[in-house]
Amino acid sequence: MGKKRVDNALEVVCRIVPYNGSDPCLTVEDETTLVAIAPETTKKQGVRPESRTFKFSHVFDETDDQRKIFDRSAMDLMENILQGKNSLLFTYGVTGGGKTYTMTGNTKAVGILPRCLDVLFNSIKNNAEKFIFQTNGRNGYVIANQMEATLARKAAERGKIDYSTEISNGRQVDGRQVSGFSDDYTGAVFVSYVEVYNNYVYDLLDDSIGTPIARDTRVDIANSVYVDGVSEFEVETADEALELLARGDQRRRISDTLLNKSSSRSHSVFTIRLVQAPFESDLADYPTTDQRQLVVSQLSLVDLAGSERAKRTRNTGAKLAEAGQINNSLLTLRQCFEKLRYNQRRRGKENLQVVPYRNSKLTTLFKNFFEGTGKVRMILCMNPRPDDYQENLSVLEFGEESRAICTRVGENVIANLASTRPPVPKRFFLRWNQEADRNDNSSQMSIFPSGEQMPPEAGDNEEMSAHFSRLRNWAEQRQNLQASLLQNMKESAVLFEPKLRAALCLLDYRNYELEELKIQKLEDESALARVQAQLKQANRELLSLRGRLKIYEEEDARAITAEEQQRLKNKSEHEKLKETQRALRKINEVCESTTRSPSVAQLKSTFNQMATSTKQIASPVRRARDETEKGGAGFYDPRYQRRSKSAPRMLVHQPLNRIPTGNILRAKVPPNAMTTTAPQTNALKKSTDYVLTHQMVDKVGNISTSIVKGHVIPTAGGGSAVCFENVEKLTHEKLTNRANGN
Ligand SMILES: Nc1ncnc2c1ncn2[C@@H]1O[C@H](COP(=O)(O)OP(=O)(O)OP(=O)(O)O)[C@@H](O)[C@H]1O
Repeated sequence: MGKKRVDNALEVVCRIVPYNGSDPCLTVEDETTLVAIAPETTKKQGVRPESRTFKFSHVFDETDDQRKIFDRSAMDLMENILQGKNSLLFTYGVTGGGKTYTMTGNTKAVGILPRCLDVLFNSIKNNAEKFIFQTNGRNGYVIANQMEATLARKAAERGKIDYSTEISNGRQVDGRQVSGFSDDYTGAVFVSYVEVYNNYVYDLLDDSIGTPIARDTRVDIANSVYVDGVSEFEVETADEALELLARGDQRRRISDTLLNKSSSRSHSVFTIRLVQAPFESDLADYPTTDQRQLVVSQLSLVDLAGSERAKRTRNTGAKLAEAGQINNSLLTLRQCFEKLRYNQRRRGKENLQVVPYRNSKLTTLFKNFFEGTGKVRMILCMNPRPDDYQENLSVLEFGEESRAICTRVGENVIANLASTRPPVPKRFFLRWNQEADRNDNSSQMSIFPSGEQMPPEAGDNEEMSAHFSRLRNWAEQRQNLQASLLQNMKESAVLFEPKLRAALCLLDYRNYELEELKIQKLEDESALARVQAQLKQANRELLSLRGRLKIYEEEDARAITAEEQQRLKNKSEHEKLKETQRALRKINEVCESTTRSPSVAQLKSTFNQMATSTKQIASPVRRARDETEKGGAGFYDPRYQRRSKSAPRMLVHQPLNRIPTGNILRAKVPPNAMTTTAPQTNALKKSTDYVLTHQMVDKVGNISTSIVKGHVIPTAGGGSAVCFENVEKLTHEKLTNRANGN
């Protein structure tokens, strides 16, 4: 295990609780910016600026879910703990800002703490059996030998308590894992849970006594602060740890306040410790008993009580004192941060200030983190309620100032033993060894043939008997030699077997890796071939799309040109039509303005005048004005002139061949009036007034002209109706008729 130091800024992220009310005092501008907007009530006092911008490492908005919060705020801390580094993560904010929700959550939306446990257990590869690592009661751990561990396990089996709660039933489980756990290490997880209430530390997992008693804080041999006698439980699964959390929560001080139904009245600290040690040897599945090789890393998850003002909670008595203590400890935290920042600015100079960690138990517990034994992360939990504006501001200011703090982090770094050990994963080795043992037992065979024939006895013949006796001696000597050789070989085998096994295992592992690589290569090749085929197909489609696009573009260009030409043509035809209409109107006027029929000379002069005026007048508006000035049009009344298209319009409905009535009976028609011989629904919809000219000629030639006036009103069915208001009538009688009649 090595130790190195790095500079590390305290990271602050911010989360906002969903809010459905009006006038929210906080809005997320972007991923790093939050804007606090003074609510209407504050603005009236005119004491604060209307809005303030705060920058953080990340700002989550109301739609960001628990998983995203965990990924951004805690996932990297899980890698840290596996690599032997410490971390502290705490939630800070106003009461009801979602601190407990963010930290713990519920079964449907699990918070940071259960996710940390899930990911941790998913990532530990070699889980040590229980009681191999044991607490020493002084904030440290020891590695027990096999016998002690077995005895402790047996004792625990007998007094096993069932802590099962509903927490593990149906909860969302995070199935992800992170890298960082070394193959050569085995590890165990311990958890503890304490609360800081009224500036005392209580052990939430100590159920040996009825009412929790306050625990002291002490400093261990490595100058780390710890809670004396705190209960630490070794857990083998995330659910086991969560059951302990639920058990502790039952003891935690939570009460109903005006601002939150279940408001945390204490600061809670849930600590997860990972204790690791390397395996004793390549062949062992037990950790070394060399205590110096132990690596302990921890993640402390702190759910702070909410900062609140007594005026708003309307607390009294014990609750008021409780709130006072909460605020005091939070104030001390702020003071510590201020001093740390001051000292940081004066780094290397004299007159550094004392950081008042000891003024509260909360800061005493965190001292080590701020002085360099871990990464510190703060999640600001905000509530955009307008009433929380002042408290939110104070929390945000604190959060922003805290970002400037740099902690010098000392890390327990797990040594990378890969270079000195055969890189065979422990699991592979153990499996291989079991297999080898089985084969070894089944293939026990003797190297030398047994029951060798000894030479026979010689009988009477002396010479023969001497010869056989020599032969027997030789045979005996040979047997002795074989026995001693066998013994030597067995001894050598015992001596060399581990090395041989390690070498063979490594060889097999290399072969296994090679096979894996071959399979991987085949899969990669087929994936590559698939991707290449897809690429070819995509290229073909791209080419064909490009071709089609070109055709569409050309068609489009043609259509635009044709449209433009049509527009110009329409325009010129429209102009011509207008000219014709003007000419007709003039003729009409000329006809009506004279009692006698116009002479050809008169008509000629009128048309000449008309042609000259058409050339001079460019715009219709100007033409209308000039006509008015000259009094040419006669029926034009400037009081009703409207340039706006949305101005009221009159629909003038006249017969196709209207008999001139001269100046006697004529409707007052504004210039934007529409004239029609057969009114259409659309024309009626665009009009507010309606004038109908109706003419009849009787048998004797009397002409009666009626001008019927009315308002156009929209109908419920979406159409229009005319509401007639008055009728003006004119009758032209032939004098001869009257004379005859009379
Ligand atoms: N992001 C969120 N989405 C949905 N509900 C939320 C969210 N955050 C908080 N809540 C809900 O808001 C309420 C208050 O949240 P919570 O108890 O976590 O606040 P707190 O900051 O811990 O308050 P206190 O300081 O009083 O303990 C709870 O009912 C919680 O379920």
